[in-house]
Amino acid sequence: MSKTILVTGGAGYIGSHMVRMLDQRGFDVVVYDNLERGNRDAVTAGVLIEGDLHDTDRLNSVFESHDIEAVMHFAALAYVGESVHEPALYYRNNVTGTQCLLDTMRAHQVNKLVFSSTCATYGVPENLPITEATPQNPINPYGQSKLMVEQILKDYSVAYGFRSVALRYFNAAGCAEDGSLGERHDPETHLLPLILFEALRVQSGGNPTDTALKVFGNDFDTRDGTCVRDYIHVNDLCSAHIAAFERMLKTPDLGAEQFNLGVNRGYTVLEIIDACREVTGVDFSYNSVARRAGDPPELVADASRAMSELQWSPVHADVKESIQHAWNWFSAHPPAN
Ligand SMILES: NC(=O)c1ccc[n+]([C@@H]2O[C@H](COP(=O)([O-])OP(=O)(O)OC[C@H]3O[C@@H](n4cnc5c(N)ncnc54)[C@H](O)[C@@H]3O)[C@@H](O)[C@H]2O)c1
Ligand SMILES: O=c1ccn([C@@H]2O[C@H](COP(=O)(O)OP(=O)(O)O[C@H]3O[C@H](CO)[C@@H](O)[C@H](O)[C@H]3O)[C@@H](O)[C@H]2O)c(=O)[nH]1
Repeated sequence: MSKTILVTGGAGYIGSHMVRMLDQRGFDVVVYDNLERGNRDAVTAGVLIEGDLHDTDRLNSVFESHDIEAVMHFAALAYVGESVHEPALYYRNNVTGTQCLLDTMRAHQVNKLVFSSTCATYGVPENLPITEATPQNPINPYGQSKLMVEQILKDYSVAYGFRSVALRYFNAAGCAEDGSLGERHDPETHLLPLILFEALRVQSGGNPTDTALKVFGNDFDTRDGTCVRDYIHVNDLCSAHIAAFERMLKTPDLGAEQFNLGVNRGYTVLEIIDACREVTGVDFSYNSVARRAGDPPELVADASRAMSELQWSPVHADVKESIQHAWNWFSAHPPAN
């Protein structure tokens, strides 16, 4: 049997770690990425095909020339803040683009997909920690676009026997342990890299009072007024994808499933800043500014269903490990100013 996995978005942050793990576990990998937000040199294994999800001719040729067993679909636009200002971009890329992929898969009788969904589909959750039964009411177009795809996957499973696992990640963090593969976004908007950029700036002689680091909102109803998130190591996300793929092989008739992926523990923005100060040994500063549009106050996973059904558990559950690995990467690859 072919073990070729098509990884869309495999030149991006999480996708590139996935490609490496698949290769290490003996899979053949084909990467499909338009490189608009990814990096060619982040693809360290497999074949890279440059193309857009909307380019169905190109997608068709990928399925014609490779014996694809399943697709791991990471390709998406993924900035909460941007999605509030550019919803058209998000619905077109994340929903229409995904439908192009799904219909090309159907045309080639490939019916197994692991989908990168998100806890942003829950909006401001009705209960904490968040289980898969928590109602999904996204408060930004990004989360809405991912929820729409989850619905498409459910409908495709009923109508076409399409098998899928939607993994609702909480906040991805960390890098390859040895710092050899990391996170490169331009512009970078994620909290952890921005904190580490500030630590690097101060470490290299920058004045701590000229801080570029902003904390968005200090008046949320949380233990210190800043947002709470559940940070999960990127390689723990990747190992869950392999578990999801294996589950689809073993139980082809299960339809469309959904699992939360987190470590069941939340940290405030200020707690993450303190943890970064401790790991880096750098005493840097920050400015408190207004809330960012579209940010729910608190998102913490109950990932027990993934733990039992996928027989998966995070091995880097302590956020300081993620920070240390990211620090290894960013220290060796400081941002260009
Ligand atoms: N980073 C997180 O914390 C997080 C949390 C939850 C879910 N997710 C989801 O995980 C996935 C990966 O996130 P990431 O942080 O690695 O993002 P990323 O931006 O680093 O990677 C996305 C990749 O997809 C590619 N891409 C985007 N649109 C494309 C298109 N139309 N055609 C071809 N390629 C396209 C980009 O070039 C990029 O390489 C996304 O679907 C995101 O929504 C991420
Ligand atoms: O300069 C910054 C950047 C972020 N934050 C805060 O830090 C938290 C985390 O923000 P960020 O790192 O931007 O991640 P999210 O907005 O939570 O979004 C990420 O995590 C989501 C799941 O929660 C995914 O779906 C998205 O793709 C991914 O970008 C939020 O409370 C932000 O308000 C700041 O205070 N200052």
